[in-house]
Formats: sequence, C-alpha cells, structure tokens
Amino acid sequence: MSIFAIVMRVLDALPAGSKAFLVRYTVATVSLAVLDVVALGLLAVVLPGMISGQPTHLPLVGSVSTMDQYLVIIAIIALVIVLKSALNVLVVRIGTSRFAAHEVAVGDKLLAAYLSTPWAERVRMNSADIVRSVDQGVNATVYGVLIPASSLVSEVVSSAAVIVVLLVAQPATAVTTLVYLGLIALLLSRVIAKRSVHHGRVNREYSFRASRLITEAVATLKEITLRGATSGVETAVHENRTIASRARASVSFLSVVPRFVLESALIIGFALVGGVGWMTGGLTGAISAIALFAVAGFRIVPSLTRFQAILNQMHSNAPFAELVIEEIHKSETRKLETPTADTAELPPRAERTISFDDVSFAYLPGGEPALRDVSLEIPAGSHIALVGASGAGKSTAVDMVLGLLRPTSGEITIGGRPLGSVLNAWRSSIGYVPQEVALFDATIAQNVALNWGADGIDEQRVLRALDRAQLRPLVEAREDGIEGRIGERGMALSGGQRQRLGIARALYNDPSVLVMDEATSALDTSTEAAITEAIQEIGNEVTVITVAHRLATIRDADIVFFFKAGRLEAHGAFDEVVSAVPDFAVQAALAGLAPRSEQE
Ligand SMILES: Nc1ncnc2c1ncn2[C@@H]1O[C@H](COP(=O)(O)OP(=O)(O)OP(=O)(O)O)[C@@H](O)[C@H]1O
Repeated sequence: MSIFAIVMRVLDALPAGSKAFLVRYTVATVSLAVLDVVALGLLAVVLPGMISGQPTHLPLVGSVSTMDQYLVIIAIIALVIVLKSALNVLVVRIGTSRFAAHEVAVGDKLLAAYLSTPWAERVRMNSADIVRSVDQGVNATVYGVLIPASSLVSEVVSSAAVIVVLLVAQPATAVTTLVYLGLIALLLSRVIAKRSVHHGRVNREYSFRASRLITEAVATLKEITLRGATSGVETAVHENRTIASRARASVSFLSVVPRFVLESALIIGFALVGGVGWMTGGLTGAISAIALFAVAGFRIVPSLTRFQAILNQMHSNAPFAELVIEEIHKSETRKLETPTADTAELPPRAERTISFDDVSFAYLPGGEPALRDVSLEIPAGSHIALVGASGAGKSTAVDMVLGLLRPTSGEITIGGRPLGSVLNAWRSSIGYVPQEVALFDATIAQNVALNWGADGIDEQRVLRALDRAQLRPLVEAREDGIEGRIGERGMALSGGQRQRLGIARALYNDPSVLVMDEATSALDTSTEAAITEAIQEIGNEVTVITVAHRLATIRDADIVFFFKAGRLEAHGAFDEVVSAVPDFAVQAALAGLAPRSEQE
C-alpha cells in the first residue's frame, strides 16, 4: 500500500470532522510558515537599505528612505513575527490536543475491533500482540504517519514558495539546481523508502515477538524458575530485542543519510557547475555560476532534507499503520456481514430449552470437525452434564451454547428461536465459569461484579453470590472484606478460592443458565458438594450445564451427554449412559461409581 493510501485509510478511521480539522490545521501551519518566510524576506530586503541609508523599493508600499519610515517598517515586521509565533503556539496547542484525541479514537476503534473478533478467530490471536498494537501501534500510526503527513504538506508549500522566488529571480540556475538536486532526492527516496519500510516491518515483528515472549514467560514463571530456564527466556528476549533495536537503529541511520548525501551533492554540484562555467566563460564564468548555484542550492537543500526525513519517518511507521488499518477494516467488514437481528427478546425462563439440530462445527474452514451432526435438547431448568474423553468436543459444545461459536452447519435454538436472533439477550442471561478463572488486580466486589469502575456494583448481590459460592465467610474474615484487593491475577488467593470467586461472578447476574466448564476441579469434595447444593437451591429456573472429568460431580445430573470424537454417542441418566457406553462404565468404575441398582 502506498504511503498516500495509508494516510487516507487512517483518516477514514478517524471520527467525523477529523479530516476537516486536519485540512484546517495544515492550512493554518502553512499560512504561518509562509508569513514567516515573507516577514524574514522583508527584513532581509529592508535592513541593507536602512544601514546604508539608501532608499529601498518595496512592492505595494513604494519607496522607503527616511529612518522613521524604516523604523515603522521594522516595527511592523517585528510585530508580525511576534504575532506569528503566538499564533504558532496556539495552533500547535490545539493541534496536539486534537491529535491526542485522534490517538485515543483510533485506539478505541482498534480495541473494539479486537474485542468484536469472532471467537474462532480470536483464539488464534496473541494477547500480547493486541496490547502492543492498541498501544504502540496506534501511537506510531498517529505520531509517525498522520502528523508527519500534515507537516509534509506545509514543507511542500514552503519549499514551493522558495522555489517560486528562485525561479523568478534566477530562472536558469534555479531550474538547473532543482533538476540536479531533485533527481538525487528522488533517487534517495526510492532507495531509502523501501529500506525504511523493511526495517519498520522488522521492528514491528520483532518488538511484538519480544513482548509476546515476556508476557508468556511471566505467565509461566513458576515452571521456568523450577526448571532453571530463566536464562533461556532471557536469551530469547535478548535476541528478539536485538533484531528489533538494530532495525530501529537502521531507520534512524537512514533518516540522517539524505542530509549528508544532499550536502555532498551540493559540493559536487559546485564542481560541475564551476567546471561548465570555466569552460564557457573562464574564471569569471566559473565564479558567477558557482555563486548562483550556491544561492539556489543552499535554499533548496534544507527543504529537501526535511522532506526526506519526514518521508522516512512515515515509511518506517507505515507497517504499524497498515496493521491498525487492516484490523479496523476487518472488523468493519464483519459488522456489515453480521445480521443485525440479534436483539429479539428471549422467551420466559421456563421455556428456554436449548436445542442442537444436526450441529457440526470445524475451527478452520474445511478442517476436521470438532463437533459432528450433534442433535440434543437441554430442557429449561434441568441440570445436565457433558462428559467424554479429552478433546471429545465438550468445550466446543459449550462455546456454541454461549453463542461464541456459530455452527458450520445445523441450527441451535433457544425456546424455538434461532440463537442468532436472540444473541445479545441470551449471552447476558448466562453465567459462565471457565476452567481458568481470569481475575484482575482490583477488589473482590469488582471481580465478582466484573466491573472495572467503582460505580454500579450492587453489594447485596455480591454478598449473595459469594454466599452461594461458599466464599462469604472467608471474604468477611479478610481485613477489607469485599473491598479488599486480590493482587495481580488473583495471586493472593488459592486456586480453589479463585474458582469460587469465578462461580460467584457467574452467579452475580442471577443467570437463567449457569455453565461450568471444569469449574470445580480445584475444590475439595465437601466444598464442591456445598456449592452444588447451593446451586440446586437457586431453584429449578436455572439450567445448569456442567463439564467435568470428575464423575462424582455429575452423578446426579438430570441428563448426561457422552461425547466421543465430536459425536454425541449416548445420553440419559448417569446409570443409563454407564449401561450404554462400555468406555464410560470403565471410567465410572474407576471413579468408584457403580450403578445405583448395584449399590442397592
Ligand atoms: N481454537 C481451536 N482451533 C482449532 N482446533 C481446536 C481449537 N479448540 C479446540 N480444538 C480442537 O477441537 C477438538 C475438541 O476440543 P474441545 O476443547 O472441545 O475438547 P474437550 O472435550 O473440551 O476437551 P478437554 O476435556 O480436554 O477440555 C479437539 O480436537 C481440539 O484439538
């Protein structure tokens, strides 16, 4: 994608009115730059006359000769320069705060894009990459591409003003100088732009890799420390960071190269122009040619240098902008593709039977299905269990009930209504307890209410949920009660306490469906039994879906669904599945769970 196309796409991602602002901002900075050139030019014209006492002819004003007239002109010029500087400060102040708002807006859009990614795609994303693009990626897009694009325009306009003046004053020398230096600048930008984009990509890739590694290492720090493998992590991070910082060094090197090349070109230009002048007009010819070339060259080179530096900055940040744009674009395309009819109301609680009708699902298009032709019914208010060997498809089935994964074929209905049509209401009626409860560094109340702010937390609900999750006595015994903080990822709690906090979180909203995916695996049997009892007591309006390897947990389920390699092999009461599936009978026997008929 060309740098121009990237800038246009970034502008499209900004809120309404931003393009108009950018145009106004650019016009303002350009006008101030032109005002500056005019004021300084005027000073240069007036000063020699003033010092020598000679009259000076000024366009529009006429002849200036007396000291008083000169002083008035100088005073006006000084006033214009001061005013221009004050306006510059104002424009920069307005610009920087607006650009900061742009950065936030692009970041918000990108985060929303990531958060709205369909589940099947999201599981393939890396969370460290997401953090990095929302933060560093957006910063690079706004400050490395968008703002330089605006300065590029003012640079072009002010350089054009200088060139026009030169063309009027010394047309032949100006054209020669411009063609000569312009060709060198073009060559430079062709060589440098490609390399800048390349190094920008390498920087993006490897700095992302390094932060990914650090995030992963922190998450597995205990195992790494035990294995004495910290130096391996350090080396891997070091290698990635070395490649990234070398790439950044190359970008910074490339940004200074044009200055030196153009300065050398200027000197070589003197020799060339002087040589031609010598051959055509001898020493006088050579001196006057060099003088003219110097006048034009010294004015054009700084402009070209700044121009190249800005372009280099834009090119090296372009890979970040490309990534940001691509993600925002993907999410917008998805929004257009997603049917909007997902806001229909749910039937009453007692009628929310969940039905799978010939449902199949594959994580990758054309890939091996994780679920095959599954038809099942979960009556509203029932307590059901999904069982089967590891990888049989239980969690996949759960994610489909949660509305996170859509069937590749077949249909899921809730009380006869397609799940897609009631998706929003359905999701908010579910309490979900995952295998690994993700807690955040905030208070217990905030973690239970899943609320990052302090407002809107219903304390009574928090306490009731903690009560049902068998956690209330423990929380009340802590110094700050539900206002106590739990440390990063809930490190200040035991594994079982974390799970119970997850259960309390799921119960906080009085769900009509409670989904527990291996949610009690870290609990001792008596706590688990107490939780099961508390959940039974909530009443038969709540459908409970449990995934558990520990069969004692699901012994009393109304229906047990047994999965094998993505297929629903059998279902019925626990004992019925034991009789129907020899594999399951073996597992039940190993767990010491003989069929009830044999126990009697
Ligand atoms: N994100 C994914 N991308 C591709 N394949 C996946 C993904 N998640 C799961 N699978 C595959 O789908 C199949 C079913 O996995 P699933 O997690 O549903 O099994 P499970 O019965 O819940 O297993 P476990 O008891 O070990 O949690 C497995 O073969 C698994 O490898």
